Amino acid sequence: MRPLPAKFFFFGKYFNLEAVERRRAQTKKRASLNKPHLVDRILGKSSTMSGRSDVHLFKNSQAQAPKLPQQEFSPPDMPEDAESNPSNKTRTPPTLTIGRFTEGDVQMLPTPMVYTPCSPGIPRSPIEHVIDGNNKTPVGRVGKKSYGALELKGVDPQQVLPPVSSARITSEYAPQSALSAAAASTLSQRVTSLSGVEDKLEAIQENPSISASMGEIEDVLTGYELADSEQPLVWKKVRQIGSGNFSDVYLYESLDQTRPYLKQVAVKHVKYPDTLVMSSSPKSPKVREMLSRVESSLTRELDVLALISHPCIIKLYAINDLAFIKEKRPLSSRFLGGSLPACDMFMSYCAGGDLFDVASKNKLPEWLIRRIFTELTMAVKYLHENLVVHRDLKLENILIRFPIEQILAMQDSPQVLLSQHLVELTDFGLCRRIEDNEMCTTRCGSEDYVSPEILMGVPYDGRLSDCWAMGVILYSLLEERLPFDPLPSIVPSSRQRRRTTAHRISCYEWRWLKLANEDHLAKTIVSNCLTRKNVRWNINQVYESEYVQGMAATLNIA
Ligand SMILES: Nc1ncnc2c1ncn2[C@@H]1O[C@H](COP(=O)(O)OP(=O)(O)OP(=O)(O)O)[C@@H](O)[C@H]1O
Repeated sequence: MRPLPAKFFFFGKYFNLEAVERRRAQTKKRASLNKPHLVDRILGKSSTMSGRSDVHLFKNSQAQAPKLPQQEFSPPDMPEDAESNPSNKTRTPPTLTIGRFTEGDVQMLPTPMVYTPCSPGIPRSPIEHVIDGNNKTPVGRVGKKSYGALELKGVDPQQVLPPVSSARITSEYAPQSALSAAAASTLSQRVTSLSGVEDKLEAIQENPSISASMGEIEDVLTGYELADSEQPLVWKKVRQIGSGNFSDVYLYESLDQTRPYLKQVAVKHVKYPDTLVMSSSPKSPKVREMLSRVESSLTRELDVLALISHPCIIKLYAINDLAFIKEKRPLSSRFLGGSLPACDMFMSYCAGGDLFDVASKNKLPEWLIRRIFTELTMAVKYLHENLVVHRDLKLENILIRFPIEQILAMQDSPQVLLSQHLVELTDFGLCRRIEDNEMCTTRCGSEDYVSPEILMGVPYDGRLSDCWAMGVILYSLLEERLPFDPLPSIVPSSRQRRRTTAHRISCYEWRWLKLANEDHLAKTIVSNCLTRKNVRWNINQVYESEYVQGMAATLNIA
C-alpha cells in the first residue's frame, strides 16, 4: 500500500477515526525519522517557515550512493508504488540480463523495466522507438522543443544530424493534444448564468460555499490557499504562458489586494489523457490502470510541493479543490467515466519563462550561467537532504523569475541582484520521496538527461541520477548544445548515423567542443557528474565545488 503522504496531516480537522489512527502511526514514524510534523510546520512551530536555503525540514542525510546487495533489488516489473513497499524489496530478483552494448547493435539494449504513466498510444520508449525503426521525429528536437540556439552555429542540423526521438523515456501519461471542446467542458464546469465578472466575484465572496460547486467561471478561478483554506480567493485569467504534455499553464491575477504575494500566479491546469476523458467504462482495466497512474503522479507532485519550501523551488500557494490535497485518491473516488474533477494549481509566477527558451534565444553571460547553476544546486541539495529526488531535471523545468533583460539590467544594482533568487525549479510530476539508501526502479526522466543506469534498467540511486542531469544542464549552458547529441560533423559516417542518444549516454560518449582548450572551473563539475555512478559526485560535492561556492558565498537569498 502506498504510504500515507504527509499532506493528510495538514487538514487534520476533517479527519474521521480511521484517519486519526493513520495519523498516529505516521506521527510515530515521523518522530523516529526526526521529521517535524507538517502541522507544526504550517503553524510556524518549526524554523522551516523562514524558507531560508540553509534551513531544512527534515533530518539531513548525506547524498551518497547507497550500496545495496543485488538480491535486495526490487523486481524490475514492479509498479512504481511498489518501490516503497518494503515487503517487495527482498524478493528474489528475476534474472536480469544486461546486454553488452556493442556498436551499431541497437537491439542489444536491455528491455525497459517499468513504465509508469504512459500512453498506450505513444511509443513507450525511445529505445523501442529506435528498435522499431519508427523514429520519425524531426531532427534536432529536445523533449517537446526544438533546441534553436543550442545547436552549433553554422551547421545545418537537417543535413548532419541523424534523427533522434523526441519522446520522453517513460513515466508520462499521454501527451495530449488540445482537448476537444466536449472534453474540456467536462473538466471544468463553466457557469454562464451570471452576467458580469464582478457580479460573479461578488457572489463568490458573499457566499464562499457556492464557489466549490461553481468551479471555473469563464476567466475567473477560485482557489484555496494551502496555508489558509477557509476563504476562497479569486483570480482572473490574463493569458496562457506555457503548455506541457500534462498541463496548460496560465497567468492569473488576483482580485484580492490583501495578499501581494498572490497578485500574479501561474495556474497549472492539468490535462487528463484522452483515455480517461473519453472513457465511458470506468471499470475497464485499461482505464483503471491509467487512472491510477495519473492519480499517483498528481498526488505525488502535490504531496511534495505542499511539503517543501525553498526560494529556488516553485511554490504551490493554492488549489482549486482541496480534495486534491486532503484525499488519498482524489481522482478514483470521483471518477464516473468521462468526467474528472478539474485540477488547477496556483503557483509562483516566473516571468522570464523556462531556461530552455531563455538559453535558446539568448547568449547567456558566464556570470549568469554560474548564478543559475548555483541556485539550481542549492535547490537540488535541499531536495536531497529532505529525501526527495526530482528525476526530471532539465532546462525546461528551470524557470527564470524575471525577463532576461531585467536580469541583465540588475547588474547595475548588485545589492538587488544578490538578494533576489533568479531561478525556480518546477515540475515535480516524476519526483519521489525516498528512504535514505533506498534505490529507485522506475525508469523515468527525459531522454537527453537520463543517466546510464536508468537506461540500463538497473535499480538506481535517484540522487545520483539527478546529479547526472545536473551535469547535462551545466554542459548545455556552457557549450550551447546537449552533450549526447551527435557531434557536428558535416558528413556523418554510417556508424554515427546509427548511434542514438541512448547509445552515447550508455557509453559516456561526450566531449568538450567550445571549451576544449579552456581551463574552466565548471568543467570539473561536468566531468564528475557525467561519469560512472560509483565515482559520480553527489550534490554535496557539486555544492562544495569552487565554481558553486565562489558564487554561493556572494548570495543573500532568503
Ligand atoms: N510558474 C510558472 N511561471 C512561468 N511559466 C511557467 C510556470 N510553470 C510552467 N510554466 C511554463 O509552462 C511550461 C509547461 O509547464 P510544466 O513543465 O510545469 O508542464 P508539464 O505539463 O508538466 O510539462 P512537461 O511536458 O515538461 O512535463 C513550462 O515549460 C514553462 O514554459
